Amino acid sequence: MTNEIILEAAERIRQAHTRGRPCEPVRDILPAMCLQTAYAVQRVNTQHWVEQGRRVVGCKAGLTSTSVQTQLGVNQPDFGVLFADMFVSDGADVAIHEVMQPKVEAEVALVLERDLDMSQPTVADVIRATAYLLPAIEIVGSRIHKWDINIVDTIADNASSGLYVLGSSPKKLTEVDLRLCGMVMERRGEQISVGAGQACLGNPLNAAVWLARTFVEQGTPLKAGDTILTGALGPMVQVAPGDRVEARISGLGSVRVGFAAEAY
Ligand SMILES: C[C@H](O)CC(=O)C(=O)O
Repeated sequence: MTNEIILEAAERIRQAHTRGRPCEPVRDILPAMCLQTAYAVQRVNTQHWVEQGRRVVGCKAGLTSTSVQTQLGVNQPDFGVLFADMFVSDGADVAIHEVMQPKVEAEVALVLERDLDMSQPTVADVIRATAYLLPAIEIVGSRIHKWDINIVDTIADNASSGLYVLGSSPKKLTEVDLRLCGMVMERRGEQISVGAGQACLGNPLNAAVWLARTFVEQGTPLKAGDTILTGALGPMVQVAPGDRVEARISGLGSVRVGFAAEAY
């Protein structure tokens, strides 16, 4: 029975994605507040997309800051996977319809040069494995109608992932204090989100350690070359056609993206 429900929830989300039309929440058919089942739904769809030829290139943490947790009425972090086709170049325009109900958030991205396959990776392991850092804008979206989500819905929906933009000027961990770095995000030149590294579980490195441990525990350790999005440093903000968004993170530089009405 549970397996059938998992498959049904996975199919509902997949169809919403494929048809470009949001669906009803899946929490109605899944066991209440059962994160394990929600991740099982996520895994079914990850496997489906991999079989369809999509390539997993890393992972994202979500809900790591209290500002986003408050916006969505949840109280714990979650994670999803990143596919190569979700990557957007710095400064590019994306068609607004590529992500359902899009919102932007500014984050720190880590790119690994070593596998994190030891048991219980520590912050020392994460630091040693990190090749460089980049500023990032994550364009989150929900395949659930009107973002009517709880933690089960967003986990099942691959942590409400959409696309992600990476800055193009890598920095070393030794050059930046990730706890103290400030973040400002602007839309059409107007400030829309402000935050700091500390807002992300005390330090984006803590989010990376949590992800590294979680992926080891589930038997799919993070690998050299993987990109890790560590989670928003400030509130997420809705975007509309014509918007241009720039996020600046002190020590890391800037990253930009535009939203066009038409498909590119
Ligand atoms: C709903 C999203 O998972 C939020 C997110 O990506 C973040 O908080 O970061």
